[in-house]
Amino acid sequence: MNKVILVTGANSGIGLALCERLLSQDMEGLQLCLACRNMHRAQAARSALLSSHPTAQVDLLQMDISSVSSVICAAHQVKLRYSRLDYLYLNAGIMPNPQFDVKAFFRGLFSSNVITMFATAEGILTQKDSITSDGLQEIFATNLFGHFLLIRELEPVLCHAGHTSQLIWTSSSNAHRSAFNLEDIQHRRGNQPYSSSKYASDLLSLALNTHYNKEGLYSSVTCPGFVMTSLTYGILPSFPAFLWILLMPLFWIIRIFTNTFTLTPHNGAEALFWLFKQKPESLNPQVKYHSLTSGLGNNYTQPCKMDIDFEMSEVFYEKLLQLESEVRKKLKAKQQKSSTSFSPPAGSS
Ligand SMILES: NC(=O)C1=CN([C@@H]2O[C@H](COP(=O)(O)OP(=O)(O)OC[C@H]3O[C@@H](n4cnc5c(N)ncnc54)[C@H](OP(=O)(O)O)[C@@H]3O)[C@@H](O)[C@H]2O)C=CC1
Ligand SMILES: CC(C)=CCC[C@@H](C)[C@H]1CC[C@H]2C3=C(CC[C@]12C)[C@@]1(C)CCC(=O)[C@@H](C)[C@@H]1CC3
Repeated sequence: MNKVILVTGANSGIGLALCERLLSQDMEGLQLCLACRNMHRAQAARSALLSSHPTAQVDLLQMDISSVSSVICAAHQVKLRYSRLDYLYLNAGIMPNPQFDVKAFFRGLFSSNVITMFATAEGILTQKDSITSDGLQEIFATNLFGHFLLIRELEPVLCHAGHTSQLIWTSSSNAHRSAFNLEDIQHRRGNQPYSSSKYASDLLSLALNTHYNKEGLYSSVTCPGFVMTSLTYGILPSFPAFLWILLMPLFWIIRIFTNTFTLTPHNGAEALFWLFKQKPESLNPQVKYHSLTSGLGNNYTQPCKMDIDFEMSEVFYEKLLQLESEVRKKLKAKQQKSSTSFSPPAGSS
């Protein structure tokens, strides 16, 4: 039987590099499904994968993970196409309107915290969030809630008796407990919505293990390290991509001191790829799997205990279920309203 793997945000960066790595190791037995919001970019990614693996099975799925209706529609497609999903990579993510605190960065450079700053960007990055058409905070909707809804919708193909499936999140070492508030799970009020959304994914992964392991579904979180992708290029908007490339020698030097500077999407995908090869029952639900690259350029995966607890993950899970039922009700009302406004007036033939 082919292994069916769905990857969100598969048309670029870490998601695309992961697909490339998966196909390089086992092209025959895999059926890849690239879930992307932009079909032109998705086609380009598919062509790139097929040019190096001409006989690979690569399907495309249109899905905007930040939109409730798009996720439900895409999940419906998945259930029609596949009887089972073996791996679901929850990788799509955004960090829009980042504000880089240059002063804090230079202060950090000359402090004892410099390595932590390079590994987690703690204290030097904030973001400005916006609201989606569903009325959700965009970063929360994209990085977390859309994926939660997708998992809920795909339950029938993820939970099969006598069979295991894996959920693998692309979280971040920028996930800080201090940025997350159970009373404001969407982070409407703070200025670190990215960090909050990633901490939320760590909590959710733990709760999913609590609720779904008995049904054969396992969840793990990864951190790809600092990778040069369009997400990171956006951090210094006045800094064109080629200048980042010119900084590479400096980054290689920094890597000698912090192996979190994985830098390339291929290296960043290390832990995501490593998890693909593990038995899910052997994984620890309370650790994050970090992609690391040594000063000599060797990749490896290291588990690191997360700053999370069961109680908090359960409260968060309940809040997500509540939000889910609210957005479903809203969507139903919207659909009913649009169907009545399009129905022909009574008496017309
Ligand atoms: N780069 C880094 O240093 C780190 C990245 N990460 C995480 O890795 C993940 C991948 O990011 P990375 O590869 O770096 O960045 P990229 O910007 O290259 O990739 C992000 C992917 O997510 C997709 N995406 C964004 N919004 C949506 C949406 N609404 N619906 C569907 N797809 C969407 C993008 O599609 P499109 O092309 O259409 O925008 C793109 O394919 C993210 O979750 C990020 O938070 C974590 C730690 C470090
Ligand atoms: C210009 C020079 C000399 C250095 C670059 C400094 C920062 C731009 C860079 C240092 C640590 C980086 C980092 C991230 C973004 C870019 C940095 C702040 C992330 C926040 C990217 C997204 C993530 O999820 C984190 C894991 C990264 C942590 C490190």
